[in-house]
Amino acid sequence: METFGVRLHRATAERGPLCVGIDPHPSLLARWGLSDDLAGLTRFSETVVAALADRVAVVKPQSAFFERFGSRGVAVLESTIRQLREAGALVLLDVKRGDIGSTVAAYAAAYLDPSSPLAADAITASPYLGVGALAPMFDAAAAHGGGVFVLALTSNPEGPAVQHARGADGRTVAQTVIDEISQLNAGAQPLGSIGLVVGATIGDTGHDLSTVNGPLLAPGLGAQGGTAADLRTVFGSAIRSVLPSYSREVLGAGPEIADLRAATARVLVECRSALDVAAL
Ligand SMILES: O=c1ccn([C@@H]2O[C@H](COP(=O)(O)O)[C@@H](O)[C@H]2O)c(=O)[nH]1
Repeated sequence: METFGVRLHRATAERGPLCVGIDPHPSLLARWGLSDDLAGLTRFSETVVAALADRVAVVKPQSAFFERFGSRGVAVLESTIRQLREAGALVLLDVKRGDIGSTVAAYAAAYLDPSSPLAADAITASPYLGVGALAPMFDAAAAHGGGVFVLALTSNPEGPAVQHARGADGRTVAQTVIDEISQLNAGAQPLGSIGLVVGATIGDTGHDLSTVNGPLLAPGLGAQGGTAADLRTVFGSAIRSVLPSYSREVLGAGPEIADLRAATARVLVECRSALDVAAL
């Protein structure tokens, strides 16, 4: 079975290094002339799928915006994930789950076991009950060719108060996460299947990302103020592992399919330039 790292490497080589989020904010539904209800959610999601699923490497539905409509919203999420995967996009489900290990095993079954209706290619995970507590997710990812992106240095201004705090050995919480994930990916070719989330907004924090050997999801671009040019400052020598991620910057161009595609093409050009993919 191919690993997620292999599948991601091929997808970004073929379609470009880009992740686009599906975040059906109430304000975006209104801007698209859609109602803030299940019908609007369904139309919004189907439009993004039609516009982008056959051309973007990774699509990242934000689970919260589907969950707010209850079980019927989750059914739309299931359908959206299925449609995206059928069209060839890798689906990174942004759920940021984390708990004690026995409960993490249930999350892993829900999101990474192919027999689940919510099965995605990869998920986001929170390490604040300890990276080790996420082991059932890492095991499920290995068993099924899936991926896990663990929060390390998030894009929001509240993140550093927790993530820059130092433990008894002098390392920051974030560096501890980085180091533990680096061990999990050691030796993987062309890159491992356990990624990190590192915001494009954080500037140069002095953290060493060079050892991760896994994908580095970079949200915070566009609506949160991060620019493609900031990626070099944030990621330094790890720039080649970066997967830039945009939601509102692209979605705000809708609802016309041509406009969504044009916005996606524009940010992809900026990202290619920043990542210097042509030189690889
Ligand atoms: O550190 C993080 C981790 C996750 N996110 C998520 O990414 C998108 C960003 O949306 P934009 O519209 O591009 O700002 C959203 O789903 C967040 O929950 C993040 O922003 N930062």
